[in-house]
Amino acid sequence: MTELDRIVQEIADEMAARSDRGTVAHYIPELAKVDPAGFGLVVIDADGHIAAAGDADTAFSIQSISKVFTLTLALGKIGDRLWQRVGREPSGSPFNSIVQLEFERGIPRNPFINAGAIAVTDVILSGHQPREALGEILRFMRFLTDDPSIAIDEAVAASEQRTGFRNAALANYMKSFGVLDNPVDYTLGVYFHHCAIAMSCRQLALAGRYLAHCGRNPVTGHSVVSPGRARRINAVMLTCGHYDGSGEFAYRVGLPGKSGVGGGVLAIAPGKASIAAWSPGLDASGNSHLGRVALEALSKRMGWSIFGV
Ligand SMILES: NC(=O)CC[C@H](N)C(=O)O
Repeated sequence: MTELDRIVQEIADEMAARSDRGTVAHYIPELAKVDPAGFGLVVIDADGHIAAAGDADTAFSIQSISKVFTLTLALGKIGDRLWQRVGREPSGSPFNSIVQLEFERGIPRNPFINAGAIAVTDVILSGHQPREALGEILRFMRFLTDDPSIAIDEAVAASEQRTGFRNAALANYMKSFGVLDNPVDYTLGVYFHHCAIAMSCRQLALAGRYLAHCGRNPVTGHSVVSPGRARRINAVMLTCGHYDGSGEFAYRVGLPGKSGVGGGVLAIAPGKASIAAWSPGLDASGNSHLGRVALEALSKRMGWSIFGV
């Protein structure tokens, strides 16, 4: 057992004993059914060693964590032209906020708030049918993890498709400014489905390795993106990955991170590790409460904050 294995297990044991678990997302009916008692933590270091504890292999809805991977794909497709459609500044607003869109002429602040992620999805969709775009996203997740079993939870996708009125409002509003090229229903359909991809902490940590290692999978040596692109995606994760809780996450954890309302968090310790934590209970900003607490403990004990020890 390595020092890292011991620390990861210790943190999982500490989290299991806590009663402050936050509240599971209720606005997507299917997510409201998830048991708040789950907790998982997986860390994969530069040598490919996997330290896992708790419910490391339980699949959960990755939700907005998918936005890291759709951002990567959209940048691969149209490069820096993407930044004409979506900004890269923190919003200081909730993930589903609509107010900034009117002031900023339909251009979302960043690719991680819902409006921005819908605009990014629209880029991936262009030139394809919705099911082809989804196929491309799923293939990318399977390639990153070397795991062909990764799939979409259709019940979660359908649940959001039935109730996602606010996302429909955001998409229609952007469409009115000419920011979306495709029919709103198509773009939203692809968005809801990529948010509904189900993955475990182990699979997510595997998928995040390229961001921790200059754009490459350190085990196979396969290049996913250039080192500069990996660095810039990490920068956007640090400043925008937790919405209006991004400052707090940077202050406490000090790592680029992306949360999802399924309770997952992907965090990157550049050059050191890809990390996934999961606990379904959320805080007021819609970020996993114990996920953040666990990552704060991990980053502190390992001395991994990018801001110093
Ligand atoms: N923060 C999130 O994970 C939000 C994603 C969710 N699919 C939504 O659009 O509301």
